[in-house]
Amino acid sequence: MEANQRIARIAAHLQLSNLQMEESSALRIAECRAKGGSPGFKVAILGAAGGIGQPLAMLMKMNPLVSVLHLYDVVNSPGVTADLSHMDTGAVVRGFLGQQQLESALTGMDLVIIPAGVPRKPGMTRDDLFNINAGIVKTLCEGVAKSCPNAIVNLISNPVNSTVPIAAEVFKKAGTYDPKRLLGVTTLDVVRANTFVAEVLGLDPREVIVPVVGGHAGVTILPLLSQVKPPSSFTPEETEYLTNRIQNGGTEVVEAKAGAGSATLSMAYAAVKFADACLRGLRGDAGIVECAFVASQVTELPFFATKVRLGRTGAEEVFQLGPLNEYERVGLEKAKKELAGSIQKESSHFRSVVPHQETITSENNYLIKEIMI
Ligand SMILES: NC(=O)c1ccc[n+]([C@@H]2O[C@H](COP(=O)([O-])OP(=O)(O)OC[C@H]3O[C@@H](n4cnc5c(N)ncnc54)[C@H](O)[C@@H]3O)[C@@H](O)[C@H]2O)c1
Ligand SMILES: O=C(O)C[C@H](O)C(=O)O
Repeated sequence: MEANQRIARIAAHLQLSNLQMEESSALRIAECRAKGGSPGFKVAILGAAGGIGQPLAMLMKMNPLVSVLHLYDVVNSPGVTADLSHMDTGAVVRGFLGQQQLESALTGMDLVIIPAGVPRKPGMTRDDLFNINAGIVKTLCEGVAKSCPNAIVNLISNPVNSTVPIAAEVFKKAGTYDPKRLLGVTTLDVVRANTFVAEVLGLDPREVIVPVVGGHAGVTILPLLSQVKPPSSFTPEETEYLTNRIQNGGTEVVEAKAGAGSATLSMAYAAVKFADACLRGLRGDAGIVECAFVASQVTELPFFATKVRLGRTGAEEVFQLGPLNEYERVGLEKAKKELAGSIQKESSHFRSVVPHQETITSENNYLIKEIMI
């Protein structure tokens, strides 16, 4: 093939304008990389032009485990793509705009990260985002089921406690559901917990690990301070302060941003930390353990966040809670009560938009559990 034809083909692939197509050595290099299949994983970000999406895309472009990075949004993804494509890192970046390009964005992906959806404003709960974000997540997951049914999905869009069950229902309806591959991202809770606990203990946050279990909203966020590493003890006042601050970390940022959205930069950092762990698991690294909101039998609820071991097929092992102290046992009961409501809410919504054949027989209101059986 003639050099100019090759360049035109690659430019079309990368969705560049005529101006950008001019005799560019970068394009030739991009072609070599794409052709040569540089080792690494193919990752798509859905909602890539947003407050989380942009810094997340930048950090994933810097991740050496990523060979191809697809950036999808309903606005501004060509601009973000052009910008990031100038970074001299290994991943080849391609942009996709609007629903007609969703299929191309997703085809062949190993990992799909979803931060698409509206964020909170002061005075709102995450549940207030449900009506808009449920529909967005449903559409995007239908795309995943169709175009990359074996991809690992990292779901960030709120309310995570409900969007993960929605995604599960979409995948079940499509016949592609594998609970190991659907992970609600709760890493920001762990990142905050590590930071706040390190402040109290006077340690470097990089030395501190705090398991955070339950879900991702208010009292469903349950830090297990009795299991902090390195082993540490806390006064009742410290426990109360830390638990409240970790549970309200999102609201702290929403209020500080005063109407301009919620956590984006710390979330992008947390999302990349989690995505990198998923990719290392996919690569076959041993002993990769992170907290995530997943299908679970740890409690009577069908979904719950705990430590999981990430491997070649996703969340290959879901760990038990471990020993809890009295304060944590009380917190767990509150978390479960609240979580059950979020899951039930999802179930009712899903039934209203996607008719199901199963009959609701639940006596205990955990409707989603019935659907999963
Ligand atoms: N899991 C967590 O810990 C966590 C942390 C922070 C924020 N969030 C949530 O992440 C979501 C995004 O937050 P943000 O600050 O980036 O919001 P944002 O408004 O800045 O960005 C959202 C992006 O999604 C895009 N989008 C909307 N509909 C879409 C669709 N159908 N397909 C593809 N893209 C679409 C928008 O165009 C926008 O670019 C919110 O729901 C927020 O609550 C979750
Ligand atoms: O608080 C929010 O609305 C965003 C996110 O869930 C967070 O924890 O920062």
